[in-house]
Amino acid sequence: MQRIVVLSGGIGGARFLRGLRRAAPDAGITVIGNTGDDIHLFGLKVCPDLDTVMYTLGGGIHDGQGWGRADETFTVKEELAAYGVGPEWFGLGDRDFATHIVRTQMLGAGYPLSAVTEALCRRWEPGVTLLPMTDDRVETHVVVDDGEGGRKAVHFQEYWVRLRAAVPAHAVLPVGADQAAPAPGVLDALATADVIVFPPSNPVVSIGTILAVPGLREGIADAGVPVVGLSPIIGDAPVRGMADKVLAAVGVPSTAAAVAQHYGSGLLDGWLVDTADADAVGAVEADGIRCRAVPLLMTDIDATAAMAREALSLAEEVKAA
Ligand SMILES: O=c1nc2n(C[C@H](O)[C@H](O)[C@H](O)CO)c3cc(O)ccc3cc-2c(=O)[nH]1
Repeated sequence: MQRIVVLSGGIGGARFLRGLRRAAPDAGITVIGNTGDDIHLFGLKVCPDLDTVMYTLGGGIHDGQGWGRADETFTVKEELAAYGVGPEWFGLGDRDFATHIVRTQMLGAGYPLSAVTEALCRRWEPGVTLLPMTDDRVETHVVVDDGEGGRKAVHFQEYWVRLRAAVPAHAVLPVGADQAAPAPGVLDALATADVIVFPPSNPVVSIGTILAVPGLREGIADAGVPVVGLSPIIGDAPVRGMADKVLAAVGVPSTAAAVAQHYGSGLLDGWLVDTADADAVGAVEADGIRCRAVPLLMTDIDATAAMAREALSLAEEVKAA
């Protein structure tokens, strides 16, 4: 059985995984999920990226939105607002609340996040092994102007959802990452992988945060297997989301080639760019990363499965080289 490990953020990673599962139905897929977006609200622990993967692969996602539950209602949120209890800018629905209640209850009982995630996945049967990158608390903060001539750090969700990434991000800080340990199963999955895939997730706040957990980069390098990625940037703009805003914060231009160079040939063996960026292939290959231009728009599951097949065949090429 082919063992595929995918480092995933939320929407982009989850949608890619749906295609990968279709493209490689017999493979064992392990997902290392970003937990830097996690936030504590109303006494509950919310894990947006883990939940987005779980709901997307488990058939419970709000498809149009890409996050949260289908057929959602917002009674609890409205009741909280009636008490003047916020934040109102973060849309937690009633069905979604149940997930956070179960999670928080289990964490309170002493289970680590990895065990809680496994328990939640027993309901959703995502068809992959979903592991948080770490059981430790890591919280991505973004440094923005404070409006009084200074700067302040805000939680990633405040930057992303409340501020809509519309203000300049001066720095992105994965707070706590330097003290975090990989969750159980993460290093084993990397060590026994046949291929490691970076889906078109955010290179800074999703994959970058996962790579900030000590031991992860080494685990990937030591695996000695092809590491292939798919560009989240098409034609100099993010496919969706606001990846360009946080790329600017780390000084990386918003181009498919620059993202590959940001990961670097020490980490990445192969890179897929969209056909619109075919002229980037030469620059990426000049940096020692095998590169192909293929359609990268995840318009539907067939198109996404085709992308996943291209990634796996690029990995084969890397291995044969
Ligand atoms: O744009 C939004 N994204 C929301 N997201 C998505 C999330 O903010 C980000 O897209 C990810 O963290 C980035 O991967 C949610 C995800 C959840 O799992 C639960 C609740 C939310 C709520 C919002 C929201 O109100 N607005």
